Amino acid sequence: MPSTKNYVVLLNEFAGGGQSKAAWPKLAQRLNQHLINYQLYRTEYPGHATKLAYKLAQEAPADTILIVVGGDGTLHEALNGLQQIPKNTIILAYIPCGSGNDFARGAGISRQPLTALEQLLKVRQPRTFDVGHYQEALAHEHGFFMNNIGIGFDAAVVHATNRAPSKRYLNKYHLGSLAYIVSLVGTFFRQQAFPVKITSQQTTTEFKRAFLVTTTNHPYFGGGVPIMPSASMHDHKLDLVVMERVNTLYFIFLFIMMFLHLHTHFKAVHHFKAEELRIQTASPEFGQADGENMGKRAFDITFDVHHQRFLC
Ligand SMILES: Nc1ncnc2c1ncn2[C@@H]1O[C@H](COP(=O)(O)OP(=O)(O)OP(=O)(O)O)[C@@H](O)[C@H]1O
Repeated sequence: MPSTKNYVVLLNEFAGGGQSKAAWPKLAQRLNQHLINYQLYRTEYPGHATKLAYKLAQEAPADTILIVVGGDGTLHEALNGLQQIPKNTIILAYIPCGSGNDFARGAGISRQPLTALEQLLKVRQPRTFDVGHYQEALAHEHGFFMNNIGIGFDAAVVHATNRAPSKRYLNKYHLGSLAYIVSLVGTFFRQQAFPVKITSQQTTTEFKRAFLVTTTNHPYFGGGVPIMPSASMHDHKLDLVVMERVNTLYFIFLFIMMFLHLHTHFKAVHHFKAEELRIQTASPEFGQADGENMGKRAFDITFDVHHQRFLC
């Protein structure tokens, strides 16, 4: 029996250095085997997924399932389109084909596209997921994120990685996460300590030597690094991690501790969890939202939690 649900596929063929493009024929075949009719949209330029998702949120029938095939960046764009319509009736779904695939890790979605599709087709009911919302007062902008917003080191790594020719090369061999590691080493020595003010639950804390300031919706960033293992997309709260600038050996030690989920026990790592958070920096620092570069600038950014229905 053909499915009576309304499906739309949003495909970014450029995600994962072409992994999406390679995976799509098999995904399409599987959808056909399941007698699923769908409308297919291919993204034609950066930012196109936001426009397409916004149009769908305005015009598509209620409970339309929007399957995003791409990486975290494509999902980020689609989410930002949907969330422009508060209480949109679209159900978002995701087949990871990117290089980092952090949302898939956080949400327990297989990183094998065909397996992810099979998982998806077994889900009967959508679930409501937390999504982060930010408002940046200095540049007067706002947006949404599924994964995290980073200021400082992680964002500088994203900036360096997106510019690195090695990303495309490594993606070709499904080694996208390695591209982050290559950039990480160089960026570590370039990124200076910077002062930051964090306001959480009416209390402001100042750090003079911040290095990494990441607000996250789930445990992972940077292609599988467990920045906050206890973060959850269902607790209606965001987690904020501030790591202070430390020497190289101590940083390597903390990085290893991160993989053992023990880094928050150390003095240089600070954790905040709240429904609302504010970060203020004075010096220009790199920012990243779900792996998308926000540029280098000072930030006065306030976070709260919104929601999106997901088939996951
Ligand atoms: N037709 C297109 N041409 C060029 N770039 C595009 C096109 N469509 C989308 N994009 C851009 O491709 C970029 C990369 O996509 P995406 O982030 O999904 O994959 P990725 O970077 O490989 O994966 P991840 O974010 O999981 O590491 C996005 O910033 C998006 O704006």
